[in-house]
Amino acid sequence: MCEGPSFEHVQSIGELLLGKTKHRPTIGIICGSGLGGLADMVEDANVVLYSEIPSFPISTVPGHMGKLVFGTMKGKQVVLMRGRLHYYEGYPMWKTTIPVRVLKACGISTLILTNAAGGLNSDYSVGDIMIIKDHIDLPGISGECVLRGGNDERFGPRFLATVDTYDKELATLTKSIAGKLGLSDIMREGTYIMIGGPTFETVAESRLLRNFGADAVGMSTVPEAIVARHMGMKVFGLSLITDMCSLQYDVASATTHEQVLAAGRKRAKDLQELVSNLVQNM
Ligand SMILES: O=P(O)(O)O[C@H]1O[C@H](CO)[C@@H](O)[C@H]1O
Ligand SMILES: Nc1nc2[nH]cnc2c(=O)[nH]1
Repeated sequence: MCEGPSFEHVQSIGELLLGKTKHRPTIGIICGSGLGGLADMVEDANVVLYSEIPSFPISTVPGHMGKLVFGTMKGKQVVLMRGRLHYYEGYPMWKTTIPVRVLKACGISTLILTNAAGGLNSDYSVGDIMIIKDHIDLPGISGECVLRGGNDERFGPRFLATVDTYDKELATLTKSIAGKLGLSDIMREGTYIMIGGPTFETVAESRLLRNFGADAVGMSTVPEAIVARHMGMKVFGLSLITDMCSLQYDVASATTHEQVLAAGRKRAKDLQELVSNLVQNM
């Protein structure tokens, strides 16, 4: 009846992972495409490969290494997912979020999501960092919500309220940290829309997504945020704008994954400073 992993199975993977590290993190971080350098901020690291974890999906996308990194970041115990799973890789939606359920079983109470995204808001530029204020679950509202299928109440409720998905206090704290780091000029706050991918948008699709009210578009994050909230975790998200979606045919230029990764590398240091200072001050 239930499509997803059993509660007992998730708990057992959590216990297995805690047996592989001395750390007891309460903060989890998912690294977006090209943003794996966040893991370089981790000290005293214990690394577990996804391939060593029973029934863990494997990352297949360049820029996603497939490692869990336990350790400390500016004195706080953390675990990073250096490699996320995407629906377009062929996994059912629920399977892309097994790691989030496992992180909760490891004791994580706050999840920081990062991603690379295309800018839809014409006030944005490549290199901007957008605090995710809200999201549009395009697969979800058309029937592919990550919570579809049987629900085990030990994970969370059948019907989840999503008006308060993204934590406002962490957003305020991030803005103040960005100010101290001299990053205010590149900070934005907006709505992320998830598409299934792996195709980047046509011009007509970008116009549609912008008309829906989205400021940035990507192929991840939303299922993770929903599952984390389903289990009562605090959620905070940052999108790095790695390219601008074409809204006009005459200036249409094709986005490539290499361009996305390169934009991630360019902004890597700022993002690392921002996230690590946030973690320190949480
Ligand atoms: O969302 P993350 O994992 O950062 O990756 C983004 O970058 C990839 C496209 O270049 C897509 O997977 C998109 O979702
Ligand atoms: N859908 C989508 N995902 C992205 N990830 C990074 N850039 C983009 C983009 O332009 N579109």
